[in-house]
Amino acid sequence: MLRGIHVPLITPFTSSGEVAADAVEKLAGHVLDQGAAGLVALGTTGEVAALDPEERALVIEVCARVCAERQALLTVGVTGNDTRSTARALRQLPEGVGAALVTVPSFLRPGERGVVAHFEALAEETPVPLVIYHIPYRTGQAVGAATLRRLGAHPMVAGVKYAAGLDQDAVALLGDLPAGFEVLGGDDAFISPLLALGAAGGILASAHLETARFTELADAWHAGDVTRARTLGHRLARLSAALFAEPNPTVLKGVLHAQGLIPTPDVRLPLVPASDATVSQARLVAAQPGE
Ligand SMILES: O=C(O)C1=N[C@H](C(=O)O)C[C@H](O)C1
Repeated sequence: MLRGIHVPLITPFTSSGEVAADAVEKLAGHVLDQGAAGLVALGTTGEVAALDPEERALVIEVCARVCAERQALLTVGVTGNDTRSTARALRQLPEGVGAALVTVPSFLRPGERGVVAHFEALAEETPVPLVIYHIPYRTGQAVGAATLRRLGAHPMVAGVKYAAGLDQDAVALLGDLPAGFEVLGGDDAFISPLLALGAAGGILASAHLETARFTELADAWHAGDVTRARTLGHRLARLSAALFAEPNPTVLKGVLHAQGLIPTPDVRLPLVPASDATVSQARLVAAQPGE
């Protein structure tokens, strides 16, 4: 279910500041047609915290339609700091959603026992499979391989989006995965080594650009074509570094706007647009990938 590259869609805005639904539709269709296995709506990259409930519903509706047309998986980001409200949000997910990306509670730092209790409770209530979003540099909560393995044994926990770089826990986890539990890389610059270790794919903001190449990277590692995979991996890591030179998704939006794919590069506060110099540099790297 989770294999391949999933694109966490940005939320484009019109010049009057509304969600540009037609641009969401165009971009969603574009990345799926380039080979993405699925979309993630309402991720960090989609500026979920800055969208009101009606806007979130609109984004899901558009993405669900585009995914249904192409039989692709739609995963929706569900964030929440307490278990009750997160469970409620999961129960309210609309038709067409195939999985939920649920962040480890942030800021609160409930400890690993709390993280286990949180996800075990959600797994009992969720109508769709869960993907744990482990991103300690944003949540402040460590989650080790043993804990992820324990959670992964639950039939409603399909995988983890692993955004903790390439550390000892990633190596330990990928060396001994529970059946039916997959790792998706979520730290763009580390996708190639994670795939080499056995990750099923990735959820990568960078894959808005060069979608087909990111897909080729995953396919190459899965097929054991090490020479091709290594070369592509280094080249795409340079692209990711350029796109993450300022807070995500500001640079990405600048590049997509310059390419005519979205009406404005606008982001909502407290994000501020990326500098012209950073966007120009990312455009340069995107245009001259090298080998
Ligand atoms: O929204 C996401 O999903 C992603 N968010 C990460 C972040 O902004 O930290 C980056 C990753 O590519 C996908």
